[in-house]
Amino acid sequence: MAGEKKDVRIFETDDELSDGLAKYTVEIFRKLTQQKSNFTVVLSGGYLIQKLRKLVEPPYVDEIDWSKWHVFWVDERVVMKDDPDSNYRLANEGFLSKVPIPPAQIYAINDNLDAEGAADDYEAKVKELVEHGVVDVSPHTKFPRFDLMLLGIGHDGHLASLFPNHELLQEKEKWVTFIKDSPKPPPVRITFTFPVINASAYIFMVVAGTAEVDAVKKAVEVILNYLNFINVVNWPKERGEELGIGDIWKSTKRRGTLRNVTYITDDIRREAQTMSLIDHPNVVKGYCSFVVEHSFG
Ligand SMILES: O=C1O[C@H](COP(=O)(O)O)[C@@H](O)[C@H](O)[C@H]1O
Repeated sequence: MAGEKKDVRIFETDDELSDGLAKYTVEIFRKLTQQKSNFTVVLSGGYLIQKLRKLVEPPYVDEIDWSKWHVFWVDERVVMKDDPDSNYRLANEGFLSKVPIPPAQIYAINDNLDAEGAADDYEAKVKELVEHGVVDVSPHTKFPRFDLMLLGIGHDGHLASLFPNHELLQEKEKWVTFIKDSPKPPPVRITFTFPVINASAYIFMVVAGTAEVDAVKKAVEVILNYLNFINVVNWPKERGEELGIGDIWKSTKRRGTLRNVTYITDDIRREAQTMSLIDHPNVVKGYCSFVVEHSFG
């Protein structure tokens, strides 16, 4: 799938974003389960879960065979599963409890372990699932290749629990690691590493919310590195200008391609440090970004 088109989809409203996310999830599910019986999905925490609300409603909920889903977390806070900070709890309340995924196919972290133990335990669990053929492996990198990652992004541009300038960004060997000094509370977490994220078959990066303006800029920088084509739906020029990407609007309107466009400012480029680590030969085979237009203000 390397070299496939990377898309940006921009939605005017939160409902349209949620609808689009549901639609594309169904599309990827259908496509991948034509050849295999398992569908491995990785969730982030945060606002992403709320954006999945349309997927658990008709018509989308009935278009998926949920018995094929195997669910993982891209990162988790080292807290008990019923803690308000738990990403498992968030996903369970907002998404998983509403669909018939077999409980044995929902892989939460072991909340009886400390950070290092929980990271090792989660990596061992994924390795076991690779051995049993539940999770695929990237033939190029030998890292696990999950079918679909559904990810949000933090205000500072962090993905999973991989924070800008943190040493964990350099991790090249481990599948799962831990952090005890997360700049965003709670401080103790486990997280998939970038090589694992990059090995995924598809990643939907959902970007939404007023406080995510900086993160949107960072995402745009990455998208510009990868996109062959940008699909702009009713993108108001003023909003592009607010974000400092007005020329993208003009150029995409005019030519429908980013190939010859020069627009991005150096400061946005510098801000993109975390996201640009996705720049890797094995990267992100499918890339969608969803932006709620009215939230930019
Ligand atoms: O701490 C986390 O933050 C990011 C972004 O979430 P949000 O709270 O800013 O909406 C999330 O993707 C990650 O899974 C989570 O642990």
